[in-house]
Amino acid sequence: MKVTRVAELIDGKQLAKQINTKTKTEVAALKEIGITPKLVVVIVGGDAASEIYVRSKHRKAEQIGIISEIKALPETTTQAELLAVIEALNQDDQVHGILVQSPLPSQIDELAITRAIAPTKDVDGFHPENVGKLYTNAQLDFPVSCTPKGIMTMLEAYHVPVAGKHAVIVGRSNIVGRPMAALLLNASATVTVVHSKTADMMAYTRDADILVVATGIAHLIKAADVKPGATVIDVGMDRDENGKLTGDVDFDGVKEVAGLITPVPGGVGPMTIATLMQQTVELAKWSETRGTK
Ligand SMILES: Nc1nc(=O)c2c([nH]1)NC[C@@H]1CN(c3ccc(C(=O)N[C@@H](CCC(=O)O)C(=O)O)cc3)C=[N+]21
Repeated sequence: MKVTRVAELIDGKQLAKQINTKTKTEVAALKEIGITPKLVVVIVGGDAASEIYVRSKHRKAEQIGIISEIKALPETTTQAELLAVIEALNQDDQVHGILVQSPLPSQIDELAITRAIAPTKDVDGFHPENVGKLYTNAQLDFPVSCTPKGIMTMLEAYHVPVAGKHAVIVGRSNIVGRPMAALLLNASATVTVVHSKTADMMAYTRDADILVVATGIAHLIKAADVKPGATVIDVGMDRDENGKLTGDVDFDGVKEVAGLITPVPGGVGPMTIATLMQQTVELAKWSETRGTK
């Protein structure tokens, strides 16, 4: 007899909605004491996907009561010009969070831009100072990359045990894989990071209690690559052959094996945005307690 198992869905959209409601309440309370959180998103050039993301961040911020400003710069912007824009935002006491949307045009050095953003306004958590705090498990207030931070919120909300569990991360990017590894290690998981040069990658994924996939390769992970009952988190934002949004995980196959699974869309994506909003508010609060608004 074939035993059928269907994973429980981790509903990122629903959880994001709950978090956004809470954030909205916090914004209202901050406004009472004269602080209005403000986020500035800088976008360079006209990448179509980026424009969609930036607009959805803007809409969400406005719903929550965060002041959101989009600075759209031309494709031909030089590195010096972008650095000057960032410096002005660093100096602006009204601005709490700065996000420079990636990808950037090729004449601009992304790392130089990341380093130029004041660490206290680095709402993406990409500045090396903030990455260093994350990797040393500093017990301080500092921003963390929103996608992995949102994933930790999901694991907690769904009561997924982390301490002592084997967490396997597929992908080693600065925005997802590496900060995800640090967060899971800080939460006492046993962490394995696999990537494009890993020999026999699926030998590791098959052993994962928690599997986080962030490769940009549509449907890389199949049912046979997943341990029965595992928690599977899909960070992919890929397009299938029909141009439809899909993930790095073969959802229809893997849901028969996993214990918990995130869908795409409606999983990690909305949580990234909810975390971005949450973190903008945190930056506003922290700036107040430092007295360096
Ligand atoms: N400096 C910077 N910070 C970022 O955080 C950043 C960035 N650059 N560049 C691009 C990526 C991508 N990203 C997404 C956020 C939310 C969804 C999202 O909400 N997705 C919806 C669906 C959206 C759709 O239907 O197209 C979902 O998964 O349900 C997707 C992608 C943030 N990024």
